[in-house]
Amino acid sequence: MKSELHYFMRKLHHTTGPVLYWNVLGMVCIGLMEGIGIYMLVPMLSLIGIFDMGSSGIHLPWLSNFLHQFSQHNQLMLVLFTFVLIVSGQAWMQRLQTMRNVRIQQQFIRTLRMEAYSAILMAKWSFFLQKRKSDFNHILTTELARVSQGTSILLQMAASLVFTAIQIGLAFWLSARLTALVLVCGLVLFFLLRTFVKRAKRIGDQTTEFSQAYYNGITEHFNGIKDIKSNMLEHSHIHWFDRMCRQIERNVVQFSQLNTGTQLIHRVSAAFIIAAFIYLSLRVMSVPPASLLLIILIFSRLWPRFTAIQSNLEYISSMLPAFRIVRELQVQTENSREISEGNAEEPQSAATSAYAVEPMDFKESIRCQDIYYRYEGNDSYSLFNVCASIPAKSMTAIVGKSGAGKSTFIDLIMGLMRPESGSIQIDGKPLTEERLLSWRSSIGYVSQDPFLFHTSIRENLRLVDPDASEEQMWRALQFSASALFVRRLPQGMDTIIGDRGLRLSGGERQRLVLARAMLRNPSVLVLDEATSALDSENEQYIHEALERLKGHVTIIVIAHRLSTIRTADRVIVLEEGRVIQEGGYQQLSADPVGTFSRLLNMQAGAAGQ
Ligand SMILES: Nc1ncnc2c1ncn2[C@@H]1O[C@H](COP(=O)(O)OP(=O)(O)OP(=O)(O)O)[C@@H](O)[C@H]1O
Repeated sequence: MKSELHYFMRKLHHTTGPVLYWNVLGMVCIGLMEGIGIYMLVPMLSLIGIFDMGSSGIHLPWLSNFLHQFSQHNQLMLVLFTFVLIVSGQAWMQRLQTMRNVRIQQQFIRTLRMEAYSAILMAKWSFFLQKRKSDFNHILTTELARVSQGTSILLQMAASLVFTAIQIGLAFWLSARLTALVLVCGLVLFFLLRTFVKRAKRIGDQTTEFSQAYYNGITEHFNGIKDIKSNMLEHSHIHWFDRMCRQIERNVVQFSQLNTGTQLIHRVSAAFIIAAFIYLSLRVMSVPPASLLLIILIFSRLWPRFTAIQSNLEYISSMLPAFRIVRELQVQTENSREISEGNAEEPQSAATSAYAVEPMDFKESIRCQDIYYRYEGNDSYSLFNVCASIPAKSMTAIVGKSGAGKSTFIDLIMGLMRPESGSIQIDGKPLTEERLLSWRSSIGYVSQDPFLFHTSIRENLRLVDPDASEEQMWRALQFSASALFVRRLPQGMDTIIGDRGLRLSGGERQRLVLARAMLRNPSVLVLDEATSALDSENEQYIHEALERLKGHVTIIVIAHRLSTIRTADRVIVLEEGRVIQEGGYQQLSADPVGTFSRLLNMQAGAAGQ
């Protein structure tokens, strides 16, 4: 745990540089001025004869001589003016200090956010397969905010420690014996209350656990809202939500109880200690009233500092789990980086350089040799001794029953995952890490459930090419057979689509994503055909679009409906992770005992029913 705190403090130092030291220096100055301003008022008043502090007063002959040049009235004015000047200066510096703290904190949180977000995006695909997306939301929002708050409290505590050290020093100067006594009392109380700091950490663990469950829960519920509504599951979810909110509420109240509890103990102890001091001073040791005043002064300045340090320790302790979870994510993403080059401290720089990569010039073929692939945690192979070849500028269809390994095969070809053994060769050269991004930037991918952002069609298209002209965009829309329906939309290409915008049909979404993919001018187009039956008109549109591309672009289609691949140059049939047939459409369909003919017959039968 402490190592995480140490890590984030080092990171803070790395992020802010020398400003951090200026900050500490500022704290020292403020602490000094605060000490001088308040502590010196009574002794200064005694110096000009307003009080008689006896042996406890200030003994600075040069200051006395200087002040005594003036009349009694002017002496008072001078002392008070100096006091106002020092306190105002201190208040002004305090403000500068607070502003510097805010800047440091914000700069730090921005760095952490950028690093976490880009490290997540730069992680390889297999990393995402093992993670829940809502965990990322949770870490990037709640946990990072807690880390930022924790660091800010750490800085405050550093300030508090500096103030306290200065005040202890000043108090020692005024009276070493009394200060030592106050310090001993503070240390004893701190020792007695140390279990509260540990309890704060346990409450913090629960805070992380509950907020994670809350995020995961609500994300899942809203993703599955249609199932919830249609199966009338609202009440059970409302019940879950209520239970979750109560747990979160109890957790916050528990921490508050703990924190206010230790503060209460501190305050009550302060009352007891000061009462005991006064009693002992007056009745047992007969201390003069001026010294008594000094005791109260020292105590009233030092004790609240001890209370604040105890409170800060509890807060930091409760935030340690957030430090841990953010650090864990950093380590995981560092270990799962897709490309190992680049500066480890700045994943965003790697992201920028990756973006600038040139697409690969693909001319001949993609060859897969003896590929084995197994998902993490699975004992059985999803792809087993796969050998296949995909010629350039042709149309290849991947077919097979559900779970046969089609998507796994495509993900390996796109370089999203690496085979456990075997190799993928592009134009005769292995697909190595160095060629990976260049290869992927030459691919256009249209998924089964195409994703469009909640923004205008124009913005969605420009995502892949920010400089695309109107003409280029309309050409891509025309090509994907979307131009007609886009023209009919209320605001044409400016119509907002996606989550809260206009809902498009599955087929329209897929055609728009096809247009977006084509704007990149890909050498390879990968289309994961939607499993849900699109209307035959849409199927025809997509089919025509692909026909137009044939001979210019390498097309790989995961085909669920075999009627769409009649014109495919090559068909690869997968079954239980193995390639069991490979050849031209006509050739495979002519083989009466082959799996492909069986699949064809099954679909023809289903269509006829
Ligand atoms: N993320 C994963 N983790 C573990 N196993 C997986 C994962 N994804 C797929 N599998 C397994 O790998 C095998 C092949 O799955 P894959 O998704 O490639 O099949 P598919 O032919 O594309 O199926 P479908 O047509 O239904 O999409 C299946 O047995 C599946 O259970």
